[in-house]
Order: sequence, then C-alpha cells, then structure tokens
Amino acid sequence: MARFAANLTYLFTELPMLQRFAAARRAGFDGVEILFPYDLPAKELIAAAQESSLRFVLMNTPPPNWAGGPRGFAAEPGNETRFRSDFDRALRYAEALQVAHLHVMAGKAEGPKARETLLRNLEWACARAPEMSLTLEPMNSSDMPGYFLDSFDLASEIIDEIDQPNLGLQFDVYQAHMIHGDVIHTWERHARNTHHIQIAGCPGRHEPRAGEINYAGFFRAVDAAGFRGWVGAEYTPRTSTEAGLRWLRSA
Ligand SMILES: O=C(O)C(=O)[C@H](O)CO
Ligand SMILES: [Mg+2]
Repeated sequence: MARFAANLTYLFTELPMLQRFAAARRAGFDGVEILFPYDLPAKELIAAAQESSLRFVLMNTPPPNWAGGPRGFAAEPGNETRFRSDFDRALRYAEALQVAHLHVMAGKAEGPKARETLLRNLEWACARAPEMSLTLEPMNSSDMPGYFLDSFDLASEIIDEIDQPNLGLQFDVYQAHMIHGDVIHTWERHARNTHHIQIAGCPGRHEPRAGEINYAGFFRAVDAAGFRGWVGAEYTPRTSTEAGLRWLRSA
C-alpha cells in the first residue's frame, strides 16, 4: 500500500506555508512535498515537519531565478557550470530536510545537444549525490511548452542510459494522461524505473478519482507492480482543500 504526501505548494494554500504541515497531518497525510522551498529557512521547515511527524518527500532543483522563471535547466547547453552550483545548493537543502527525492528539472531545450547536456549533467549529479534519489518528470506540452522531457519513453531511455540506482522516474499520473492518454499502459511500461508517483484528476488538474483517469485501476496496477514508495497529491482543489479530501479517506 502506497503512502500519501500532500504537495504543500498546491494544497492547504488557505494557510501560510508553515501552518500547512499541521493541516496535512490532521487530514491524514504522512509526508509533504514543496516544489521550491528555497525562500524559507530550512530550519523552520524542519521544525514544522518534525512537529507534525511528517516526512519531507520531494522538492525540485531551483528554477534559473530562485523566485520563478522556467523550470530548471539541466538540459540547456552552455549552462553546465550554473547547473552544478545550483545543484549543490539544492542538495544541501535536500540533505538538511532529509527529503526522499530531489526532482532534477530539465528546462526548455531541444535536439541532440540538449540530450547530451542532460546526460552529462545527470551523470555528474548521480555521482555527486549517491545517497539521494534523483527523479526526472516528463511534462506535457500544454502546461509546459518547450520542456525538454516531454515523454515518459524519453525519460526512461535517459534513466536506462545512465543506469544508476539513484536516478528514477517521477510518474505523475496527470502528466502521463496528458501526454500518452493510456495511464495504465504507460505505468506498465515504466513502473520498473519509478521512484515516486504524483496524482491529480483530469481535466483541470483537480482532485484525483474524478474525471477521465481510472484511479481505481491505476492503484491496482501499482499494487500489482509491488510499488512501495510515496504518492504525492499535486492538484489544485476545486474549492477548499478540506472539502476535496474524500479520495484520501477512501484510499
Ligand atoms: O508540474 C508538475 O507536475 C511537477 O511535478 C513539477 O515539479 C512542477 O514544477
Ligand atoms: Mg508533477
């Protein structure tokens, strides 16, 4: 049975960030994700997670500008030096928070040079952080036009090519549905590489278990594959966070 983490960038946004931890625990989550925690002192985040007995499950490597901008740049030729110094900063943060996974964002790029750049940067990062699970997440081109990792097949190909135990797939079910349509088939092809799962409904990226995605079937396939990792709830609540949590109570 999977364990659930609340993505605090999306959920409980009715509250200031540090109060979202206790709300997540009260709602029944065992872990949390934050996309870009860099503006908050790690000490305060650690204290908030400890007070609520929550595990830090996931954070992302920084965007080019700490406060925002395009998502990552691991595949951008010419930015290798910056990638390394930013990765080190993200790693220090991730180690302090004891996160389970650090999502390495590829950024906007295309072509063979970008693929080569991503491979070299990831080889370096895997060797630099042998104890940290690093993840790659394909993004759909409607939400993230031009993002280099735009298919699960490409992400798995890169993971296979690097072939290091600390590099795996971040299987976002919403992204899989938007990109490939057939979520269960996509899961069956890529379960072997998956380190982390995220969920949301489609269309609209709201609560899971409503809409086009067959979540009951997906979770049966996840159990059949023997996945024992975390599942992050990364969606925009239709109304309030609390009002949309029925799916968690019946999971
Ligand atoms: O958009 C998503 O699905 C993600 O998980 C990214 O980390 C957003 O930055
Ligand atoms: Mg995601």
